[in-house]
Amino acid sequence: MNLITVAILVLLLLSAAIVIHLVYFIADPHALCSYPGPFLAKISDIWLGRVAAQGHRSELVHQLHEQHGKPHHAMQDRRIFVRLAPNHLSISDPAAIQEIYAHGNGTTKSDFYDAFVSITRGLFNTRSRADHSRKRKVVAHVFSQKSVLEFEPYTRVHVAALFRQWDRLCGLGAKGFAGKEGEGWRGEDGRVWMDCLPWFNYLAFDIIGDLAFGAPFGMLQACADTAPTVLSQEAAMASYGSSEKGSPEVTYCPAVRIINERGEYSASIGVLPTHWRPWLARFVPWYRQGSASVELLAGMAIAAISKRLAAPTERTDLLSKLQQGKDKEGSPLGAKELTADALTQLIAGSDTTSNTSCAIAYYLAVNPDVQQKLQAELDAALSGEEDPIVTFEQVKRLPYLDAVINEGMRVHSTSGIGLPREVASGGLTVCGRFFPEGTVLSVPTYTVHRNKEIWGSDADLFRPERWLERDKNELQKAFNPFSFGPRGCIGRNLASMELFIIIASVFQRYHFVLEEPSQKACLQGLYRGPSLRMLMMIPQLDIKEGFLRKPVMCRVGMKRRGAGM
Ligand code: HEM
Repeated sequence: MNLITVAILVLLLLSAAIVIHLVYFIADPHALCSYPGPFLAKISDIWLGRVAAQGHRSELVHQLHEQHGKPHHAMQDRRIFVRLAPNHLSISDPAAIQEIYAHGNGTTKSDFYDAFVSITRGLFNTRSRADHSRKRKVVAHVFSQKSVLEFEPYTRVHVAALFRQWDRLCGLGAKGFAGKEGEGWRGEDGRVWMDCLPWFNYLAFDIIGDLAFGAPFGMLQACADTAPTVLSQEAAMASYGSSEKGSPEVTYCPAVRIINERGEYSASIGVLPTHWRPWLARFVPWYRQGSASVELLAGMAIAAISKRLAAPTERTDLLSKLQQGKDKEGSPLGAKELTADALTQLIAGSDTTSNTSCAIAYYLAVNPDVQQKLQAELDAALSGEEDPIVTFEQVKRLPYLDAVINEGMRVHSTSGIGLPREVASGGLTVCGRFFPEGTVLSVPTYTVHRNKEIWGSDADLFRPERWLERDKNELQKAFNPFSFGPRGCIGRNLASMELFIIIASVFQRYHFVLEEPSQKACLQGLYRGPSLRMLMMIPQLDIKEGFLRKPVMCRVGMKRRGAGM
């Protein structure tokens, strides 16, 4: 084939793609043409694919909802609708949470979730309703309040390991020492100055590694992002439970980085048409790297399960409870399903918790009055206690701690994007509008968490007091950190227990200030006009969003309370 033939072929393919998009736009099979949104989003999935890959999807979608709320728009309720793709509508009215995500409305997860499958479908990415209810039944008992209390010692043991490391740094910092190159900490002015994000990562990964994989990764001990994965997945899975075939060959990989890359990859490739995905994963370097991370991550689960099956134990953890779970027919999960679900729990329960803890620590560092008030509550509740690691029982009813955690989850919105659901046969009415089968609808949590009618005119600010002033039941209707309904977070009891123990223990022992009080978000031209000026006045945590909103870093000055350093 000569160059001219190739050029003609490329031109023909491009023209065909444009014609197909235009025909779809004009035919408008889901009757979405009257809804506002960027023109490119109305004709192609590429717009959302690009936005998702840039790492600020929730902020941009929020900005679009704000723009369409301007008074010059004729339709009063226009701002609650924004078209994100030819077949995807974002609806920011809190009432839509119930209408789209609750039991009984028939919606299913959209094909976005196919991009998250590795090994085999786990609870999170099982789209069929029947398969999902079966799995949810097998897994539900793992996360009951009773089970979660059995997991408390694992949380506390790793918080103690974190404190050993931080106390060590405080001791060295007091003498003016600094970390080696790459460690990123130094002692100065009575504080240790460091990025606290990696530490919250090490903590959350060690806790969930211990619970879901049967042993911690040892990140806190090594002060490093490292976890075992297998070199060959097929060989490792073939040797499951067989002592004759020996242990699979293991290597080490940076688990936190890999989970981040996998989240960015899946959340951006997942909004593109399914038939494009294998090609992108093969030929475009950024997607290829993401796809390699998916494989390494699967290898981590296989390495852990293979070890557990080779040497069964009596310990009570997520993995042993998963192994005991049975469906209606009394069947347990098969080995492949067990591996996929242990991996689901590692992914779902690691950076969710670490990013949320880090964001709360940031907001406490940037709001010294709030930190002081929280510490006064903790000191009063825990006076006379010897153990620096609190128990859940000691802190679970502290109102200001509860308000701080809720407010941190609201403002940060770790899960901020609208989680896409597909309308089932028969269609669905949401906010008074009918949507036919196959339409994809989502409610953007980040935007709902900033609704001024619900949260007040200062909704952009971190102010825990609002939880004590306003009717908590009303606020809960627009509070969606764990999503809602049959696909809502199954691990929320565990997540809450971890957050209460981590935030209470850390802030009773240490005091945080922000290293650079003017640390601002890297807004990257997303905001224009007055809202930009307003947002620039508020310190912002720099975020990169994949499936989750992840802090990029959080540099703080930390010291032991009441003890110098
Ligand atoms: C602060 C921490 C956490 C947050 C903010 C959070 C948030 C969420 C959200 C928003 C969903 C719905 C996702 C979707 O529909 O696409 C979800 C689902 C899920 N979460 Fe969490 N989560 C947290 C911690 C945990 C923990 C600790 C675990 C368990 C170890 C866990 C396990 C799961 C699982 C298995 C699902 C899928 C449930 C299903 O589809 O039936 N999460 N989580």
